[in-house]
Amino acid sequence: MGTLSHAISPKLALPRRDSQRSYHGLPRLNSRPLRWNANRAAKKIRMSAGTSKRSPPIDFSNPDWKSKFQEDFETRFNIPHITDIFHDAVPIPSTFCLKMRTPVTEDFAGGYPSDEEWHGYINKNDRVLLKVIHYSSPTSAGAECIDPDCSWVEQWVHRAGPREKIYFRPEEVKAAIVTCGGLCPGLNDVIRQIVITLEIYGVKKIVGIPFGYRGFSDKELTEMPLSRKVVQNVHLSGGSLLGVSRGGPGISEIVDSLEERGINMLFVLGGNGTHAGANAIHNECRKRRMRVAVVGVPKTIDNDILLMDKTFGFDTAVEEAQRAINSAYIEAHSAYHGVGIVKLMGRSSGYIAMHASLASGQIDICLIPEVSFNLHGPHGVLSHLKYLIETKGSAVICVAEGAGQNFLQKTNAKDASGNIVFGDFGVHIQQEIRKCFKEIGVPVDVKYIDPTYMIRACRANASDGILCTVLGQNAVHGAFAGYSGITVGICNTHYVYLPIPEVISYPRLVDPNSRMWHRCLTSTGQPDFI
Ligand SMILES: Nc1ncnc2c1ncn2[C@@H]1O[C@H](COP(=O)(O)OP(=O)(O)OP(=O)(O)O)[C@@H](O)[C@H]1O
Ligand SMILES: O=P(O)(O)OC[C@H]1O[C@](O)(CO)[C@@H](O)[C@@H]1O
Ligand SMILES: [Mg+2]
Repeated sequence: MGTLSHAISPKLALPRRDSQRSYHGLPRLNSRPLRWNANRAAKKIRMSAGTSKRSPPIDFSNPDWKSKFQEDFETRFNIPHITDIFHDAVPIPSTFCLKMRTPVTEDFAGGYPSDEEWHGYINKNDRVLLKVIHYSSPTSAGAECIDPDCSWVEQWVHRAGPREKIYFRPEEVKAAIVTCGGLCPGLNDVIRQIVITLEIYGVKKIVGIPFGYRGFSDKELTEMPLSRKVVQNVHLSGGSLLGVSRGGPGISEIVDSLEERGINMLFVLGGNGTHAGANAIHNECRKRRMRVAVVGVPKTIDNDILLMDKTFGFDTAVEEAQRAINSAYIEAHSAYHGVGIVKLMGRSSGYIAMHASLASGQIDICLIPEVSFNLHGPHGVLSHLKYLIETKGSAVICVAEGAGQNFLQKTNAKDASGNIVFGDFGVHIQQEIRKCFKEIGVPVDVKYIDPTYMIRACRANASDGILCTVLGQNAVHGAFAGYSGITVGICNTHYVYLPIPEVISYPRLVDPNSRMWHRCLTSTGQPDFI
């Protein structure tokens, strides 16, 4: 039996990060002005709404290209439904209604409760607009264009929420929740909402799978029965009630386990890797003609899932990072020629570092994996640092975990899930600063703060708490509506269902041409380090 990492389909393989790449087909900040070319256009099509092998190249000379693009888009963003396999599946009226605000304690012997007055359902044809800016030129900051004229092409995705008809009878449901990957603030909030919502539908058999996908194969680990009573206060602390892990069994072993346990609703909380696993589980269940709904809830402080405004836990991580940045600032500011360095998580995406720098207003230099830089030389980071020490007397640097890896020796070390383990660039830059200032005979007092796990082991803040609540509830609504192989998200402040492959075809990265990165540069005042 292969490991999960071996089970990845080529389509879902996450590409190597390449900080030189422009993720919208536009030049990097420091490159020459853009000139349109067909290759860029083709790349842009892929990048504007998630890469997919299913997207054929577009022939812009065809007057119908727009409608063809939209047709293709609709196919790609179609959300798999139980009736795709079980054509004769018959829905029943939803048991989620206003009369069901408390957990069901009795069987449905007398029939399903209904509420004629309840009109809070989402029509299955409701859609949310994925892109809301009409860029008039490909040179506009952050532009995501499809054709050379940046034509307006509407891209609609499925609106999330409770449906009037459901495809699972609550008394026949055994639901399981599993949390995989690293920790993230809000995991417990999502678990709690899933359990509470399942109970409102009338589900009685709800279990937690301990320690990620490993819990499906490790015979020492037993399912954790879940109920409103068990989860009532779990959101008050960080971590995961169920535990997390990386690595684990192969997909067929997991699906065997689902069959043995009689699980027909699986809620999977995790990042890119976990979602690749969830999609493979969904496909295997279909292959075996199992009536199972597999629904993901994207979890990552790195905010590296495509197409979403943000993922839960990100806000909290950024907020928690403020404490580290402020400490670094105080230390640097109070020392003679003080330099504070803060390293923040973000394996391939610099979102935490960028947002934490923006929020704090105390960062002079922000280094992220998506934007390459020199350390040495007249335009390098060290030269600017020297200028800051001369003019301000102190400086604070924020580095993302994945930044500057090209300066470090490659170890080829991988974690249990196959993710590359990075070297510590924070330590490296600290040493380089000391060395450089010693050479030029300028005293410098460097303090390095690495709050790593502190920013993700904490409890969710209020805004993440709300996001978790909505996502958890929508995950349950999606499963009952008969969808599988989907994940939940927030797009332009509205809640949506997306097919898993579209959100994980590559990790979402900070666009160096985006307004947000430009705002960060404006705020720090840092130059281009090239
Ligand atoms: N391509 C894949 N196909 C199937 N399963 C995978 C794949 N990649 C990772 N997994 C499994 O998903 C689980 C979590 O993966 P991983 O450790 O990469 O975390 P993640 O979900 O990406 O979250 P994080 O943001 O914390 O990294 C692991 O059990 C791993 O074996
Ligand atoms: O030490 P662990 O648990 O593998 O987690 C570290 C990783 O988790 C992440 O925060 C993703 O969740 C990455 O930024 C980081 O590299
Ligand atoms: Mg991952």
